[in-house]
Amino acid sequence: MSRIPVSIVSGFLGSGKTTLLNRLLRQPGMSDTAVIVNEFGEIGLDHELVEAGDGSVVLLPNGCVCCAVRGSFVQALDDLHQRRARGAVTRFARVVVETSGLADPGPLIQALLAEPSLRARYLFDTVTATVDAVHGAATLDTHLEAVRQLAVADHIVLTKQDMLPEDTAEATVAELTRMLRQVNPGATLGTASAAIDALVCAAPFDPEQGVELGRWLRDTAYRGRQECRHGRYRGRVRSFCVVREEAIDEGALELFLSGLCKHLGARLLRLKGIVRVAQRPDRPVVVQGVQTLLHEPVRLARWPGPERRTRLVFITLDIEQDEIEDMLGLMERMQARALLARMRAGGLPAAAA
Ligand SMILES: Nc1nc2c(ncn2[C@@H]2O[C@H](COP(=O)(O)OP(=O)(O)OP(=O)(O)O)[C@@H](O)[C@H]2O)c(=O)[nH]1
Repeated sequence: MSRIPVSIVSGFLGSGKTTLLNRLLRQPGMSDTAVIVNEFGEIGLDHELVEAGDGSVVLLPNGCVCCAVRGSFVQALDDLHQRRARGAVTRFARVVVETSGLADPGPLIQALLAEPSLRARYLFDTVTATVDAVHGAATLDTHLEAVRQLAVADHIVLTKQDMLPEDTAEATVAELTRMLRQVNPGATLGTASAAIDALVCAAPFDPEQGVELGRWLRDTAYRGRQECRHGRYRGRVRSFCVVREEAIDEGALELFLSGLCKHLGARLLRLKGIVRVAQRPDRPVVVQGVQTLLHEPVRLARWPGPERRTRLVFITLDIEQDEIEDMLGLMERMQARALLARMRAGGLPAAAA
């Protein structure tokens, strides 16, 4: 059975998530959608605001997903799948999760990438983040949650543009766009209609199959170092792409990825990439991660396009590109030394080193 795509709609408090979700669910192609609403606080309202339409939308009552409790999210998706299998709910073909405005979507993404029960049944698809054109800049200036939401987004929707004063609207949108691009250069940025089209029409992102890898990675948008130049996160949030012509030793890659988790942790806002591995240069490895968790690297059957270089895109907090490059270089040297030592001790044929 093919895996069911799960998309996340995130965005700061009042930025228009529920409005977007309702519009999304009204599209003809979305009638087979299950919805999970992550409510903040004891008494949730959002699930009542999401329109159930013709009844084909499944709502999990009472805020059964809590951003702080990854376990309950896993449980909710597991239960939903079982109910689907029993025929207790409509046979949905996709899931959309609306996070609370104060939630960091990172733990939900981690669960989708790493929990074995979810990985078997669901496919982590896209994150859409709503940003309010009126308050977005001020929110990003002051709230790390908003920065984290933005960093993991594949699509950014600029809401409430109609509420901007006519004479300054264009300049405000241009300034906000610059700011958003400094944090996340790879995400598509547009109106609700564009994001809805992308969600309804596009095939799910499946880096494990190498499907549409360019659309998923968008590494060209990361060329040239970029950093946030506004507010509290000025000079602290950076995005960049590490490119390597030479293949990377598999052992060094493993050391590098575990080093990233261990040393960078929550400062690693987002990592995606494709790696040319020395041991199998014809079969690249896809890596991705959010904060402390990196998805187990997945080896593709072949390169998805003509470009055969390693490309790793990063969005980081308080980490410079040079630190990452140094760490990778160090792991490569360590691995080379270890291989050499084993070779000298007679443990490896010379060709392996
Ligand atoms: N004028 C205008 N109002 C909007 C737009 N998007 C959302 N709103 C309004 O903004 C308010 C908040 O929108 P919601 O969709 O509830 O926002 P939310 O992000 O789900 O809010 P929380 O769940 O409380 O974080 C509602 O009154 C919406 O009608 C927009 O593009 N233009």
